[in-house]
Amino acid sequence: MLKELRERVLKANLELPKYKLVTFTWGNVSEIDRESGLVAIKPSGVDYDVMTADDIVIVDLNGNRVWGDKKPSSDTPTHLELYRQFSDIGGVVHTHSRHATAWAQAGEDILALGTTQGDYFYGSVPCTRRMTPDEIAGEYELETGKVIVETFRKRHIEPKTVPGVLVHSHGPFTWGKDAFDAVHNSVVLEEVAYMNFVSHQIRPNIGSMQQELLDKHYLRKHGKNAYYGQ
Ligand SMILES: O=C(CO)[C@@H](O)[C@H](O)COP(=O)(O)O
Repeated sequence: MLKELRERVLKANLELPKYKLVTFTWGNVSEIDRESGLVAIKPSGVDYDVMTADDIVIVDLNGNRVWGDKKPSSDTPTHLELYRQFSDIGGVVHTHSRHATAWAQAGEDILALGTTQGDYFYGSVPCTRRMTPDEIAGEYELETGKVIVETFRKRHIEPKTVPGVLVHSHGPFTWGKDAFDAVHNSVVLEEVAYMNFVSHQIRPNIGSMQQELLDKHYLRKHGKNAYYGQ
């Protein structure tokens, strides 16, 4: 079932270790087939170097496994909540990339300090609030998805113009028009997380970049209504 989608999602997952965004079996990539509402996602706990397209699991938007014999990623409920609430996205990635995870652990947004970030994120990459004890004790991964959506809605941030988030005390999630676009955004997020860290060492009270420059770079690449660099 959905063999081509499983092969794409396998290839996208293998880019996580390739770009050093994960260690061991950390992280996960998924992509949705909007026509069928089915999602192909990385299997839980499987080494990337032995993973095959037949290991990729197909689930529906309620989390029911409809194809595959492996357990879907433990972060599946987070991916599915994002697909349910952000109807334009086609792919989701979660990593533990070093510097983005450090910002998530610190509970700080990654401010837009320069054009590298401005080309991909139309402003700061937000960090969610801490989860409540009840949320942690409940279905943590589903609650994680809900807190991400809450963060974007409360702060009036458009998911299509800021395709990523830092989950407090956990790590980054990114998304895009498909799995590969979402991986691309994860690579950029890790790069700008590192650049931001160094910029703050050079100048601790550094402020965000000029709005005019952010507008110039983001809108030049994406346009006012463009979507993921069309
Ligand atoms: O967020 C985490 C762990 O904190 C995940 O990234 C796991 O490290 C990967 O889990 P599976 O996808 O293998 O279930």
